[in-house]
Amino acid sequence: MKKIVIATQNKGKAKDFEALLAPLGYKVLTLLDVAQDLDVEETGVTFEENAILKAEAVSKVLGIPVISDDSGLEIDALNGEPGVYSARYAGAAKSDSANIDKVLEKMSGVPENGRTARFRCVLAVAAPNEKTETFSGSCEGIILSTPQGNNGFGYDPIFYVPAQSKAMAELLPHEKAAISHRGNALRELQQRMPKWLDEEKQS
Ligand SMILES: O=P(O)(O)OP(=O)(O)OP(=O)(O)OC[C@H]1O[C@@H](n2cnc3c(O)ncnc32)[C@H](O)[C@@H]1O
Ligand SMILES: [Mg+2]
Repeated sequence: MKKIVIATQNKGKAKDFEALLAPLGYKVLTLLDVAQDLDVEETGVTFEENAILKAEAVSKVLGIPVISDDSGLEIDALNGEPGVYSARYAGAAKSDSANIDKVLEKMSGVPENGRTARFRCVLAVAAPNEKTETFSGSCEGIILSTPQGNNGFGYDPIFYVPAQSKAMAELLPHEKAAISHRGNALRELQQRMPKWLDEEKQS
């Protein structure tokens, strides 16, 4: 089976990538499998910058091609917050439930028609001696006022997807993969697969 390293420490993202890549014949490995202590500081102010930072740093250390994912939630009523700070919105501990509580508190009193939001994902693909490429995807939704569902991770329980009439956390992994920002970015990558990555999977 072909192996691909995703430069992430996030178990929720790892599950999303498994749902997306297992059907294509890839075994997904993450930093949790190959380099537990490799933590890249996210000093960028855009998803693109952070995705490139993570992919290039990890590819350099491991000496192999990797895909990184920088993603987050943009809420219109909060001027795009939490955005690139989504993971650490309620503090460095990166607690999903504390992040959700902070969003719900800031959104209290905002009527349904003002609760529009989107998830964004930028994937960066880096390899030794190759030009790094990025691919992006988004997914539109509405911020719920109470969490719903137990699947997924992060803000999934408060992100209602009108197209599915369900919260993201109520979707099965393959259902999320079909409509998510991460799925859309990966489909963009498949459309414009860098030649060197396509060749890599033969080995
Ligand atoms: O940097 P890595 O190690 O990949 O893991 P991370 O969790 O820090 O990842 P990011 O820096 O890209 O921050 C993304 C945050 O945005 C949120 N997020 C991204 N994709 C999501 C999804 O599919 N569902 C719910 N929340 C998501 C969630 O809070 C993530 O922690
Ligand atoms: Mg991060």
